[in-house]
Amino acid sequence: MVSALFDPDHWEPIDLDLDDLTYHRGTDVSAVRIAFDRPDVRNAFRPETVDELLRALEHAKRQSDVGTVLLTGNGPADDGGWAFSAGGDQSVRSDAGYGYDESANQPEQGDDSAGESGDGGRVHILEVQRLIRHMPKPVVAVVPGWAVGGGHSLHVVCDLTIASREHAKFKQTDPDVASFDAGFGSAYLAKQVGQKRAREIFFLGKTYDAAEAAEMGMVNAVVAHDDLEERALEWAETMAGKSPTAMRMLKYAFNMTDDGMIGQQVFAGEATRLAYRTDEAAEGRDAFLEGRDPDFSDVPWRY
Ligand SMILES: CC(C)(COP(=O)(O)OP(=O)(O)OC[C@H]1O[C@@H](n2cnc3c(N)ncnc32)[C@H](O)[C@@H]1OP(=O)(O)O)[C@@H](O)C(=O)NCCC(=O)NCCSC(=O)c1cc(O)c2ccccc2c1O
Repeated sequence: MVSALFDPDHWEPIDLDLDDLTYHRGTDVSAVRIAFDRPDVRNAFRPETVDELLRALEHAKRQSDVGTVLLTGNGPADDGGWAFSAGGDQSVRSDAGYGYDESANQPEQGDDSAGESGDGGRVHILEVQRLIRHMPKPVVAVVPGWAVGGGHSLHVVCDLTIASREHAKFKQTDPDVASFDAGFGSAYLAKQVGQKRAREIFFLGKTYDAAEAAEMGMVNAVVAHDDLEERALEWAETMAGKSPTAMRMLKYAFNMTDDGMIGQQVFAGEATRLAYRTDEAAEGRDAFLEGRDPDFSDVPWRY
């Protein structure tokens, strides 16, 4: 069984040789489902998990017929507990970051698909955050249980969050374990819930249920646990029916005001792609290839 909430009728597996995640593609909806699969440690992520997440997200990004990414956590654990993710696996944390299992095969240097050893410690969950942020399609955090520490930050960086009424719990333990996501996990959180609330979440480390998280503005919908994935799939279907170009431009437009020059660059790249579709762009390219001056005389100066 993949997860108690997983409906095999809606999904087929994608084989990326994953151990810490499961990865599926919708059979009737143009979505993928990426799920943490370490329920017995509340879906905490180790470097191998993060490498796999980077591979799965990059794969999802490149599927031009996939409109939505659902990110979730499989469960329940043997003790009945549910989790989206409890963040970085503290059992492999060293003074250099999070370490690979040295008894297992190490990824080879320069092997982008597998990651790099990072000299004994990595914090590359931040690369996952950036990939989600720049993913040219919506990413939905589907939260069936704990979203804690770096797991909390992941839900913050997703475009939408849908949460289990009964089991979702949100908590920031970073300062308890002497860690700090001083990037997206705190800054975007403050944009979502306001400065006072964001400081409360980090400084007091309280636990919030799904209804409280929704009231604060960091959760979009609270759903009965058993209906969680079905509702997430409905959202994916709704979004799949919309214009891919409009959705991509809107996501990057929402990002842009907070993302500085990088936000401008990402948005501008998509504007360039749109401009490449015009006769004007074709004339510029063709004139160069034919060794002549371009003739833009027919192109109107639009207003
Ligand atoms: C998540 C909990 C609140 C759940 O509590 P609960 O009582 O339901 O369950 P248990 O505590 O009994 O846990 C069951 C089982 O799971 C193990 N486990 C849970 N979380 C982790 C974890 N993060 N790492 C390793 N193992 C974990 C736990 O030990 C139990 O195992 P047993 O063998 O004893 O059965 C509660 O578990 C909890 O508070 N967990 C810790 C949450 C936490 O502090 N996470 C790390 C925050 S820091 C972080 O995530 C982080 C990562 C990065 O890579 C960063 C990079 C750059 C900047 C910042 C980063 C960052 O902050």
